[in-house]
Amino acid sequence: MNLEALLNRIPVVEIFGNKNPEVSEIVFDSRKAVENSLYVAIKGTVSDGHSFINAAIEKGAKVIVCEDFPENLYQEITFIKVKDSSKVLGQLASNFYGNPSEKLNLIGITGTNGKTSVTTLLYDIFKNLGFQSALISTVEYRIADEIFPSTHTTPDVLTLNKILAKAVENGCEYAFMEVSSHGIDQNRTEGLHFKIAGFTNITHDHLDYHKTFDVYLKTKKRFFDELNPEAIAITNVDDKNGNVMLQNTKAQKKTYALKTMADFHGKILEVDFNGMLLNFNGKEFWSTLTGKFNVYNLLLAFAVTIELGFQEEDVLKAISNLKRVKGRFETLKSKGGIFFVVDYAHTPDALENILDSINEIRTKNERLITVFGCGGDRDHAKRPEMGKIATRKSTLAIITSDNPRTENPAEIIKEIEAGVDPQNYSKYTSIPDRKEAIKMAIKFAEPKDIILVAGKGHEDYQEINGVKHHFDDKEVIIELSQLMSK
Ligand SMILES: CC(=O)N[C@H]1[C@@H](OP(=O)(O)OP(=O)(O)OC[C@H]2O[C@@H](n3ccc(=O)[nH]c3=O)[C@H](O)[C@@H]2O)O[C@H](CO)[C@@H](O)[C@@H]1O[C@H](C)C(=O)N[C@@H](C)C(=O)N[C@H](CCC(=O)O)C(=O)O
Ligand SMILES: Nc1ncnc2c1ncn2[C@@H]1O[C@H](COP(=O)(O)OP(=O)(O)OP(=O)(O)O)[C@@H](O)[C@H]1O
Ligand SMILES: N[C@H](CCC[C@H](N)C(=O)O)C(=O)O
Ligand SMILES: [Mg+2]
Repeated sequence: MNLEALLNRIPVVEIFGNKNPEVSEIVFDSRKAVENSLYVAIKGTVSDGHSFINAAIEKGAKVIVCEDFPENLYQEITFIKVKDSSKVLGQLASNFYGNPSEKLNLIGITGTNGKTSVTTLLYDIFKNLGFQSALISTVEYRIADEIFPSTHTTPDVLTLNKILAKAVENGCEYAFMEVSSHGIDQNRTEGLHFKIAGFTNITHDHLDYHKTFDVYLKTKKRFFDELNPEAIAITNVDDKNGNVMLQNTKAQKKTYALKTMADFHGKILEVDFNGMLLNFNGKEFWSTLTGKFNVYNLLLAFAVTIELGFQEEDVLKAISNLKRVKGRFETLKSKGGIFFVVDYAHTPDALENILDSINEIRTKNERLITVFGCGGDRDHAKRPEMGKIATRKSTLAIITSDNPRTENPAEIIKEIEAGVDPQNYSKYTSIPDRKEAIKMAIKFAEPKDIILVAGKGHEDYQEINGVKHHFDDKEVIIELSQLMSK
């Protein structure tokens, strides 16, 4: 593609050199530069891409987009000065891939919890309705029926445009993507044309990155602030910050709720481990998903689908055929009658929600044993909170490891234990080895007891010191309960 076409609608401060060379590829990592590529220098969280300009040129880059010109400008290279190179990358990516986000219906879901669930439910609903779509999520990326491994919840803007372009090429009319706060902060969604943006909820998470809750909140809100007037923004008004999200949006506003008046209203009529009888906008239906938080997820998915022009009856029929999302309130029952719940709850709010959901369902003589840990090299503040919640809301909590990464598992466990209320000291034990912890839970359990194994959900690894060892909660549960004949 030639540079002039690539720079369409992009605010340029100054250009030095040939104004219209051919560009073979766009890169923002000098190590990926190829002959005749365009390298965008971005100031990152660890290093400054401007210090890799020469490295990119050595690998063949012929165009450099940067915020400050380097000291040496070479005649054969085009240097383009812009105000914000990270934002410009998004616009360049859209132009390079032919603006794919404008050629399909792009739906972005943001919030602390529920993004993977809602986007996956939407993908499945549209499959049931007979449409091909794309899915960009923490668990995996899908283009129609093809599945690709996920590297980020919200990948970089070049990858995003590449996926969307392939989706358009393969006949997808819809794309459902998670929009993480890291993604918003790092402009990974810049230049994308969202048709609908949905908000799930906001609670304590990622403060290791954003530092304060206020900054985290404003980052999420920025996603809605930047929507076009033709877009639709759908928020959860049961969340105390649900309305804040839409305060400054130019998009059309819609709401959903269980507790208050809203455009999309949901009610739980019956709930057990097998599913729920629900009422959305006056219409009753059965869902095989369970747990109150999943009612919010289903309601947002319902609202998005209705706003995309489908009929309530058709959508509810598609919803009642949905399977559970991988690692989100998945249930297993052992031969001996122990009930297992595998869930990705890895934040205080998520843990509280899953425990509340189980406690609403279980009877007094069914005990609840919770096995959980907290990830290393991540937010420390959530550790004591999760210790407090797990011990308050379970019969017994077994504190263990969940991706210690470069930290000492015993130190992480100590930080979790620090949050336990003194009156609950007898309600927990700590076993750093996750398999041993699950074994202990099974040993302790009697028929009809419930064991919640939280934090890893779909993950199939335990990350220790940069090495990912295979570990799958569901596999371990099946293996141990058979071995122990329980
Ligand atoms: C903290 C963080 O989010 N970092 C992301 C960020 O990298 P960075 O800013 O640290 O990059 P950097 O190392 O400072 O380098 C700055 C620039 O120099 C370039 N560079 C660097 C070295 C070199 O030799 N040449 C070169 O050109 C880099 O490509 C970059 O453009 O930009 C990179 C490119 O987009 C991301 O891959 C990277 O994600 C890292 C790997 C990561 O772990 N991110 C996680 C925390 C994340 O994004 N998570 C969210 C939310 C998860 C959830 O809760 O669901 C997600 O969306 O996945
Ligand atoms: N709507 C919701 N409200 C509160 N908690 C939820 C909700 N949906 C899911 N959860 C809880 O949060 C966990 C993670 O859900 P999910 O993966 O859908 O969220 P996410 O926003 O994609 O998370 P991540 O940021 O890690 O990608 C679930 O396993 C469940 O325990
Ligand atoms: N996207 C989140 C997932 C956390 C999952 C949990 N199992 C952990 O490793 O802490 C993160 O990378 O912080
Ligand atoms: Mg996710």
